[in-house]
Amino acid sequence: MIRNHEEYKKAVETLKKWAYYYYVLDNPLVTDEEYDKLYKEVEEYEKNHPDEVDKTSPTQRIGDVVLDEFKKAKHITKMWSMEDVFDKNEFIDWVNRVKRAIGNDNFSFYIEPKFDGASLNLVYKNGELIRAETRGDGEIGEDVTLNAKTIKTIPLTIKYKGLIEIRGEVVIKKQDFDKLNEERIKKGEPTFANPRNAAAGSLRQLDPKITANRPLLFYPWGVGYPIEVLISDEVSKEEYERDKKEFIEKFKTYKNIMDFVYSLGFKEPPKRGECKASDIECVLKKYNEFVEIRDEIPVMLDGMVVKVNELNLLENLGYTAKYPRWMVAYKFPAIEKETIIEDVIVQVGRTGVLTPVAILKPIEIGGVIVERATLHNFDEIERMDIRIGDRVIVIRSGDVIPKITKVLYHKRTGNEKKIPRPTHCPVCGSEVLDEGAIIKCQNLSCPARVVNTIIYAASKNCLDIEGLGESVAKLLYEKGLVKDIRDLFKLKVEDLEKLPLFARKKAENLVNAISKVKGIECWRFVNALGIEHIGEVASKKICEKFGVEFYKHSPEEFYELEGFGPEMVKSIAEYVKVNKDKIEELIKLIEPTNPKKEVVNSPFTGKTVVLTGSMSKSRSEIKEMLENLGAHVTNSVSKKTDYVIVGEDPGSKFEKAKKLGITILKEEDMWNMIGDGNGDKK
Ligand SMILES: NC(=O)c1ccc[n+]([C@@H]2O[C@H](COP(=O)([O-])OP(=O)(O)OC[C@H]3O[C@@H](n4cnc5c(N)ncnc54)[C@H](O)[C@@H]3O)[C@@H](O)[C@H]2O)c1
Ligand SMILES: [Zn+2]
Repeated sequence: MIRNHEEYKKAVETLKKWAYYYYVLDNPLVTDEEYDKLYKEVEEYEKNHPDEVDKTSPTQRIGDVVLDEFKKAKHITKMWSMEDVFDKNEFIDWVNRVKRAIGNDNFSFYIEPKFDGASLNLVYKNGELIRAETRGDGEIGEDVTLNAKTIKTIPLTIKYKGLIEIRGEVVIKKQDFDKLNEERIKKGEPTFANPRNAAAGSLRQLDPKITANRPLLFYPWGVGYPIEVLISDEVSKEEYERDKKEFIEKFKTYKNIMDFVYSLGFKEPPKRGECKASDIECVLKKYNEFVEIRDEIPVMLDGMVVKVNELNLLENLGYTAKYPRWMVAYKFPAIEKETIIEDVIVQVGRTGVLTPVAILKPIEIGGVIVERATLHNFDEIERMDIRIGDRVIVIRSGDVIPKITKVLYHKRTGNEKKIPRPTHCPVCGSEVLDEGAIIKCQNLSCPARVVNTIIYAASKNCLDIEGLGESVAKLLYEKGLVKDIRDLFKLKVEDLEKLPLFARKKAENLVNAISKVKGIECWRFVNALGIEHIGEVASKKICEKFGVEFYKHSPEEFYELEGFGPEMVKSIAEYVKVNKDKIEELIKLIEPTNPKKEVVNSPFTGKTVVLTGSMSKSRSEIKEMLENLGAHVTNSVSKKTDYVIVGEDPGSKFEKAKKLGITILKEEDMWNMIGDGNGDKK
C-alpha cells in the first residue's frame, strides 16, 4: 500500500527502472507478478489522488522506449497496450463495464490467445511489405524491416493491394528458446530470462543476420490501418475515413478481419473463437480450455485476449491513454516466480555425470509446488555467479523441470554462500574427472552408474556378452549378485537360477556367454572399461601401442598416440587413478590377449636410433615404422645410440653424433637398409 506522495514517487521510480530493464534491455529485474503488483498499487494511488499523478508514470504511457541505434518509424495508426485482468471477478467486472458502455448485451466477443512475445507492426502497400516496426511508445517504434524480412512466417507480398497495417507478435518456440540458451551457455554468453525476452532481443538486432539465425515466428492478432486511430499524416484524413468505413462494412466483426488476415498467408493461432456477450459461461469455458492446453502449445501464451467483436462498436467504446476499452487480456496464472535458493545438492546421473540441483524455498507455480530446479552445470553456476541464499526467478512450463532463469543480484544481502565445484563423487566418494562443463565420476563400481557400466561393458563392441542387456543387468545389481563388472565372472548357474524369470537354461547360457569373454582381444577389454572419450578406435590404438598393461604408462606416452589430445589423456589418467586395482583384477579374470606384433627381423631390430633433420615423411611416421621394425627410437644422442639418421638441415644432434663417432645414416641409407631403396618410400 502506498501511503503518501513520497512513497508514490519512489514507487514510480522503481517501476520506471523495472520497465527500462524489461522493455529496453530485454532483461527484466523482477518477475511480471512483482511488477504488476506495484503497478496496481501505483494505479490505485493515482485514482485516489488525481492531482498528484506523475506524467512519466508507467501507468500514463505505453511501455517501450525506442533505442537510438535504430531508425525511428512512425506508425500510421496508434499501437496500444492492453488492460490486464488476473481473475474471474476482475474479468466479469470488465465485461459488465463494457455492457454498460454499450447499453445492452446484444453483441459478441472475439477470443484468441495472448502471445508472450514482441509486438510488431507490418505495413503493406500495393501487396508488398514496405515497413516493419516495433511498438515503441505506441506512436514511434524502431524500424526493423530488414530483420522482419528474415522471419519466414512473415509474407513479403500479399494479394491484398490496399494500404494495411498487420499487427502481431514475434515469438520463439519454447523448445527453440531452450536450445538457444543452451548454445549461449556453451559459448559463455548470458542467457535470456524467458522466451519473450529472447524473441524481443532477437528481433531488435542491429545486424539482421543475427535475427535470421534465430527461429522466430510471427502470429498476427490485429489490424492497425484502417481501423485503428490515425496518428500519421502519411495518409489523408479523408482517405482514412473512406478505407475505414469500407473495412467496417465489408468485415463487420474482428473475427472476419482475422479470417481475412489468415487468408493472406499468415500463421493461425492454435485456437480462437467467438462467444455471445450474454453467454459469459462460454468465455469462461474457453479460458479453462486455454489453460488446459497451454503447456502443449509450442509457444508461450500468457493469457487469453477478449475483444469486442462488432467493429461498429469499437469507436464508441474508445480508448484510455494506454489501451482500448474494447479489449482485455485475461491473464493465465504466472509460470514465473521469485524464490530463494536454500541449498545446492549434487546428483549423479546414470552415466556418472554430476549435476547441481538447487533446493528452493517451496513456491506454488501454476498449481504445482516447486522445490527444485536444475542448474545445468558448474561452469554455468560460476558464469552466472549463483550462490546459496540468492533470490532467483524460477520458470515452470509444462512437464519440463523448473529452471532458474535469473539471479536477482540487486537483492543480495551479503550473506550468500558460493557453491564450490565438487572434487569427489557424492555417491561413492571417489575423485571425479572435471572437464569444465562436465564433471564425471568414472569409478567402475560407483553405485550411481554401475548398472550402466555393466550394460555398456557387455555390449557388442565391448565384451559382447549375449543375454546381458539392460533388464538383466538391473536384476543382477538389484539382487546383490553383481556389485560391479568384476562380479560377473564369479556368477554361478545356481545363483542365477533363483532369480525371477531365470530358468536353468537361461542361467547356463549367461554363465556360458560370460566365460567366453576370457582371452578376448585387448581393445574390447579397454573399450569395455568405459573411459570417457575412449571408444573403439582409441582403444585399438592403446592396445597396439601398450597392450593390456596400458594403465602403467605415463600421460606423456599417451600424447604420442595419433589423435590423442589433452581431454583423452587427462581422462585416462583420472580413470586409472580411481580404478587401478579394479583394472588389475579384471585383467586377471579376463586375460585379454595383446595384439600380435609381427616379429620382423631387420637391420634396426634391437638398435637405438635417433632422428634429426627433415625427412620425406613426418617424424612420427618414420618413428613408428622403425619401431615396428624393432628399433628403439629416442630423442637424444648418447654413447648408447647405434644410428643417427639425418634428413635435410640436421640440427645439433648431427654434430653430437659426429663428435661421439656414432654411425650416421642418410635417410636414403635407411630406406636402402630396409630393402625399400628403389625410390619407393611407401
Ligand atoms: N518484469 C518486469 O520487470 C516488467 C516490466 C514491465 C512490464 N512487464 C510486463 O509487461 C506487461 C505489460 O506490458 P505491455 O504494456 O507491453 O502490455 P502487454 O504485453 O500485457 O499487452 C499488450 C501487448 O500484447 C501483445 N499481444 C499478444 N497477443 C495479443 C492479441 N491476441 N491481441 C492483441 N495484442 C496482443 C501486443 O503486442 C500488445 O502490444 C505486463 O504483463 C507486465 O508484467 C514486466
Ligand atoms: Zn561415484
